[in-house]
Amino acid sequence: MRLELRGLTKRFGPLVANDHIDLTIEPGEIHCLLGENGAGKSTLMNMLYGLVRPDEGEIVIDGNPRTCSSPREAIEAGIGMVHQHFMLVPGFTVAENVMLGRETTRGLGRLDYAAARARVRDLSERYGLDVDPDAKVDDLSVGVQQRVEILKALANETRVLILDEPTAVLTPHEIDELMEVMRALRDAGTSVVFITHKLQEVRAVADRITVIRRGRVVATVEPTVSEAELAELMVGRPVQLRLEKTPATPGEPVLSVENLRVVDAQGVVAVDDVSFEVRAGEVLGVAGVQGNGQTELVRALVGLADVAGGSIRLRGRDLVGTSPRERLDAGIGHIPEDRSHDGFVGSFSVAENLVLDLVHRPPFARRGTVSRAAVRANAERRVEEFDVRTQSVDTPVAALSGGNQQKVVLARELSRPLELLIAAQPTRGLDVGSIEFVHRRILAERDRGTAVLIVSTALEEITALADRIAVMYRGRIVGIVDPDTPWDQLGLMMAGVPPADAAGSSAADSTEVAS
Ligand SMILES: Nc1ncnc2c1ncn2[C@@H]1O[C@H](COP(=O)(O)OP(=O)(O)OP(=O)(O)O)[C@@H](O)[C@H]1O
Repeated sequence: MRLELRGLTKRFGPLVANDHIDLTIEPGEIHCLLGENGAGKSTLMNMLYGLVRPDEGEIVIDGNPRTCSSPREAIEAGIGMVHQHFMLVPGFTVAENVMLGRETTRGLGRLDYAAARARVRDLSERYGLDVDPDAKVDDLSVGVQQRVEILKALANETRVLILDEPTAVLTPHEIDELMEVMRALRDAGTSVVFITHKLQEVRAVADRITVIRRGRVVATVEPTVSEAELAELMVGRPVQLRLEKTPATPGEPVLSVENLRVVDAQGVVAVDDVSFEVRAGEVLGVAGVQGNGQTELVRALVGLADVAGGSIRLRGRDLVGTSPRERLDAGIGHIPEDRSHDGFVGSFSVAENLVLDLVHRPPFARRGTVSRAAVRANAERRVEEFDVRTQSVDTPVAALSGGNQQKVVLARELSRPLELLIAAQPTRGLDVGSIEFVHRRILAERDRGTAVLIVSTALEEITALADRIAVMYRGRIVGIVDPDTPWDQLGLMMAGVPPADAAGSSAADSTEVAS
């Protein structure tokens, strides 16, 4: 199927989110869409998928104009989309989810369970998806759940599959597997539109790359262009992709965690006897595959989860039993993993979200009265400083692009004096220019003497920022190592191998390679 977008334009009030976009997706190609936060990628894909109506322009499928006014129509036209948030029904099997996902009568419409199983097996084998039709989706890892979403689309006879930042939630190994699936789809004639912020992925898998900046196509290029060139095309200025980091000068311990135990809502021990310290002026990075207790660790540290045992001390003061508000008052900043749940209130304006819990204290309130002027002045300053792309400081945060929502949270948390900064996946969904900026800010915070705890599943982020790296596996800390530890050793530790053994076996591996 050949898909042409001609002059597609979308305005939100005075903002032109897509400005006469021309783009052709050829049959059987992997076409990467690249652009900084708020460039207009999601808006463009939402128009293609029938979620947003274009103001101007047309969509042409195999020579015939066809603009879809609902996802159902898009699916009927052969267009499928996998969103960042999965839409699977928990408690159901893969085959049941695929049956439920049928959205046209052309696909699995009237088929029974046995036929759905057979179809899942067939598609799964054909594209190397390796999914068991009878598995319950709750038992599957994030990477496999994503493949179920792809299966749902394929069962609807998708000819153009849109993947919106699919790798943001995957481990390095799962990313490699997803790339193989994309190649298998392409080789079978399906086109893939792949949205990502990770330039090395783009170069590894794309047949062609289209870069969008501020709502316009700036270039369509081959994957032979360098990462630096792609970054510059995206943001319109050179970007320093690898930060130079000066050594830390750690001071007194700020955070001391001893024998911490956290039991999750299902009664499973999520954090198991964890002890570590973070000193003033250093960054401790917590690495690990998603789901090994990092989320619960952070929630316990900031007071959002109960502690089943052990202690959490901030400069000697025990925090166990104190509220999130008391911890905020004690100088703990928190950049949460799930920003839309814990980080901002979507219906509140940018200005309100830039103060939230801080609004009742100086400089925003005096003697119990909130100064709207102070809230506004703060917002104008932060939006400028963090380059938040928003129509105004009064815009609800829900109307911002994903990356710009994240910048609002970062701007709030990094703009007050902190003893301890706890940042979980701080740059997830951010473009290269913004990552460079946020990493600089975090290191500046460290150099100001703040103790920093970074939790990230992205090893490049951990090694860029951390002065020491703690690796978590199944709720425990496997070891705490130097940031120059080779990645293969860190990878082994992330699979539960203690540092001494990991060092031994990776040394043995490299000797083998050398000989
Ligand atoms: N419903 C809406 N109302 C108002 N403005 C919107 C709406 N949806 C998107 N926008 C604006 O349109 C612009 C493009 O947003 P879009 O989500 O398409 O960007 P993106 O390239 O996908 O960004 P990101 O990489 O951060 O996800 C942004 O400035 C955003 O604030």
